[in-house]
Amino acid sequence: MTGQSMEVAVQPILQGRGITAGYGKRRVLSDVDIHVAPGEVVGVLGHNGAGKTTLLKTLIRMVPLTSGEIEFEGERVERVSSVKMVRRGMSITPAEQPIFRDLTVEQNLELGASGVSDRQEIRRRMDEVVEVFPVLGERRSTIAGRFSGGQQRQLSLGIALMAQPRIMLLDEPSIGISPAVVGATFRTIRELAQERSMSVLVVEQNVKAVTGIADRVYVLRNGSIVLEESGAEAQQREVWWDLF
Ligand SMILES: Nc1ncnc2c1ncn2[C@@H]1O[C@H](COP(=O)(O)OP(=O)(O)OP(=O)(O)O)[C@@H](O)[C@H]1O
Repeated sequence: MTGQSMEVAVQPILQGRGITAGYGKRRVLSDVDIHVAPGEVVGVLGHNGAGKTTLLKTLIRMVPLTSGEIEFEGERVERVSSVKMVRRGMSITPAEQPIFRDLTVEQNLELGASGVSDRQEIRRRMDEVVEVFPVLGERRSTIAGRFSGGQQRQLSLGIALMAQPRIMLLDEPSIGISPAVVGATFRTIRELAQERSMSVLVVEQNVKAVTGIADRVYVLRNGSIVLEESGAEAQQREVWWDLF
């Protein structure tokens, strides 16, 4: 890593040390150190194929580790299943729309809280989500497949929020949505993190969108972290291509 590793001021909610991982014999991540503090928004930037999605999937235990350690809320989780990681408070929103296209908006949101049996609690969470994304309330009976790309993206974030995660892992939330909606979506992500002390780890190629909201960013190149800096420093950086 070329940049100085920034000091970990508070106990991170999520920390990976020396993460080396991949698919079978194909190594994708090499010795990755990464941490996210409670309430922090952290961006991971990098080109196609840099290993961003693999990093998120490794952190939520969908991709096996070859070596390294992962701690979630102070506990080692290398051997914990992804289902249990979700129950413990981690959510992942993949780049491909993780919605049920044949179900209504409301039914999709309910599935986000599938571990909750109390109907009143589900209703309360839905009211909160609808406050954040009004279109989901206005069109709650719409079949999700009829939503536009940007609306589907809002729905996928809404589904993730229904589980009330303590950390959201977001895979390229800007993909397929118009620049104006990208801005609004990223501002919403920032507000949610602040209001709920929720952490966010967002991987993106859209440098501007991420540096606009992130407390800290990493750059991932060929499966290795090559830079870590504050969001403020990243915003000042004019040239990125030489880092990628
Ligand atoms: N299931 C898989 N099996 C084998 N190799 C894979 C698999 N998924 C991804 N890879 C490889 O791992 C590397 C990193 O892929 P990954 O999807 O993590 O990159 P990325 O940075 O998220 O890219 P993008 O921005 O294009 O989504 C690529 O070379 C890819 O071909």
